[in-house]
Amino acid sequence: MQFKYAHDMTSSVENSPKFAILGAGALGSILGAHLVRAGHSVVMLVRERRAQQIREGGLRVKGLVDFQVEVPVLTDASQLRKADVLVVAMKTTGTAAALQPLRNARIGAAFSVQNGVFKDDELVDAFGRDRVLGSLANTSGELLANGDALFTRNVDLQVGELNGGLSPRAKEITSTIDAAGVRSTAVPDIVSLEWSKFAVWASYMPLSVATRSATWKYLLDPDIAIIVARVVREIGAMARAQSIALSDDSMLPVKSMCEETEDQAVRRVLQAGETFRTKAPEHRMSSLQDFNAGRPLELEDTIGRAVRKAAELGVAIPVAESLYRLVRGIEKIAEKKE
Ligand SMILES: NC(=O)C1=CN([C@@H]2O[C@H](COP(=O)(O)OP(=O)(O)OC[C@H]3O[C@@H](n4cnc5c(N)ncnc54)[C@H](OP(=O)(O)O)[C@@H]3O)[C@@H](O)[C@H]2O)C=CC1
Ligand SMILES: CC(C)(CO)C(=O)C(=O)O
Repeated sequence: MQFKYAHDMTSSVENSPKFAILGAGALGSILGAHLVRAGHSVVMLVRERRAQQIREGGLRVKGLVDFQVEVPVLTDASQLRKADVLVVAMKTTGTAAALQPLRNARIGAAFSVQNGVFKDDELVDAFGRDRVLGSLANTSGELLANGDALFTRNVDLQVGELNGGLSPRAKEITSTIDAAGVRSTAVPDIVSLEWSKFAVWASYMPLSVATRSATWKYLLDPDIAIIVARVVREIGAMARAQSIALSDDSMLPVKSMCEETEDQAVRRVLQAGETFRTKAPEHRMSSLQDFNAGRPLELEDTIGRAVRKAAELGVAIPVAESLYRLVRGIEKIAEKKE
């Protein structure tokens, strides 16, 4: 379906949307489409290939929902004059460079749904700490080759203040997103939740690539479950070294796993594996989707940075570091084959 008019923007109204979304991959498309459907002004900041797809077919979301909307795109981000909210939803690779042309735009508030804990620093560097919120997406999707965004899990997109506490702006942003159909909540402890999710990501991500399997399969394997438990506890130690509290309200009960014995922590991983097997048997980490599609992995900006940070903090993370090196090697070998 070809929409009636071209979407590249010149008018000042269209350059000043309520939501500007950087990256129209799985999560960016899911969010953008829902917000447009709910009547909000949205602009997708994209590169040319995706711009072409969106100009021709709009944003199409399938899976948990099935609808299509038209949305303006901007391929030159420096044309954005202002936006109430900037959502960063591109992969972590190249984010600092992608934020560069947005530095002069008037951004009310910015947050990133990217994985990892170092993404907030990049936003703070670009826009100043006051305008940055923390966030994490316990939301899953996959951008298919035909441009459709497959929406597979709608659990919670959390947003909160980096300094803690529940602010009116976090409540307003999340209630807008939630009312549009993507479950979202304002949380008072986003930094704790980001580190807790990162403790999980630092194990699930490399293991998804090493095993190339659906998430439940490696979580339910008793040997691999021990690796997951050890990584979670190592990243937990990093958080503790920075006086960051951990939370059980994550994809694994990270706080408890760091406090109890290793055997108990392993049992938690096996339980999570069982839940994935029954509730989401097809679930594959976004990292595995990337690897299978030959896209770069978000390894350096997430686990690579953690390895360097751990050295700075004097915290030993040998299992996480070994997985990081394994996946770095796997990625290099895969690149050489092509
Ligand atoms: N997918 C998921 O289920 C989840 C993902 N996340 C995290 O969310 C983030 C986004 O992931 P996901 O939605 O899967 O990503 P996708 O791989 O589906 O899409 C990323 C998009 O970003 C675009 N992009 C890359 N660089 C730029 C740039 N400079 N300017 C504009 N667009 C750019 C890519 O465009 P192009 O087509 O031009 O390459 C691509 O369309 C990641 O950090 C991921 O770890 C978190 C939770 C769940
Ligand atoms: C939350 C989860 C596990 C969703 O798939 C994710 O972060 C990812 O796949 O990268």
